[in-house]
Amino acid sequence: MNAIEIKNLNKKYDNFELKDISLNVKKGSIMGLIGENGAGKTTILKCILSISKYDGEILVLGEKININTKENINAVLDDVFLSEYLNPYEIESILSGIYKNWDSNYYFELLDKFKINIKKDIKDFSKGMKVKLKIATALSSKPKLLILDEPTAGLDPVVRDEILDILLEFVEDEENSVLISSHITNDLEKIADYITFVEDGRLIFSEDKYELLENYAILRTSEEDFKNVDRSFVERYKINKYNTEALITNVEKFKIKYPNLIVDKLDLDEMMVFYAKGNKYE
Ligand SMILES: Nc1ncnc2c1ncn2[C@@H]1O[C@H](COP(=O)(O)OP(=O)(O)OP(=O)(O)O)[C@@H](O)[C@H]1O
Repeated sequence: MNAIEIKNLNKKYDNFELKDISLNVKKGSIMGLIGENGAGKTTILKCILSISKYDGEILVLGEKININTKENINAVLDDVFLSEYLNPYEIESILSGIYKNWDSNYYFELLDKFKINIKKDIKDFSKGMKVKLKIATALSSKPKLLILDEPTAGLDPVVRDEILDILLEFVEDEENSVLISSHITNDLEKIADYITFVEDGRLIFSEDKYELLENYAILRTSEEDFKNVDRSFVERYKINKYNTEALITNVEKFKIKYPNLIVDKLDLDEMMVFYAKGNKYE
């Protein structure tokens, strides 16, 4: 079963368009959403949450988002808390009245784990503490689907690691799912099962992370050798002064066809740069 199913999602702003995005997030998995600034990640998340209007079909936990499904979804977006003048203790008394499945014990357990002072006003929190509090409140509502928009941005590696561990724990029972957008591809390489890459409102790929990292590689060779490479292997290429670099797909087949050309593994960051800066055969 899929936690999220998106079919032909289209959304138009004055200067930006999401174009025909289709993808699924499998139940029990973590999907990482990557793309350059302004690629449309937040817009996709807002459509899923029905905060933004859209054309197309989005099913969340098997149905169109409604008052009942909302109980099972929570999101950590880049917005402000209820009030900066409340402390976590006061927040708990408000949220416990709002969420049907609210788990107070779990909330205080998480705050303890995150070393958050429950009597301190949020206005005096550091950025990392605010994110941790938001994640703690989201998890304590006991959602089945958690959507996070760049939760680890601007946080130090130790705090980031704590948050990643909590997310892994959240999906451990294979009932819960996470969709997380991030620029820190390193974080996603650690925890995501699948990666979706968007560029300028278009879906480039939505694939199993391990297959993805196995299936793509960088070819560095001379312009002369590159000219003889079958274009169907080449996703993007860059002709530099001294060599040519190409992002190659179907790596295993490529290696068989061109045993004398050397390809290197690449990470998600390098892949994103290639898509953003490389040339494409039309
Ligand atoms: N309410 C809006 N009205 C008009 N344009 C908008 C609105 N919200 C977003 N946009 C535009 O849509 C485009 C995509 O924005 P979005 O926030 O989805 O990108 P993103 O991939 O999340 O970027 P970032 O990584 O910088 O957060 C941008 O060009 C942005 O200016």
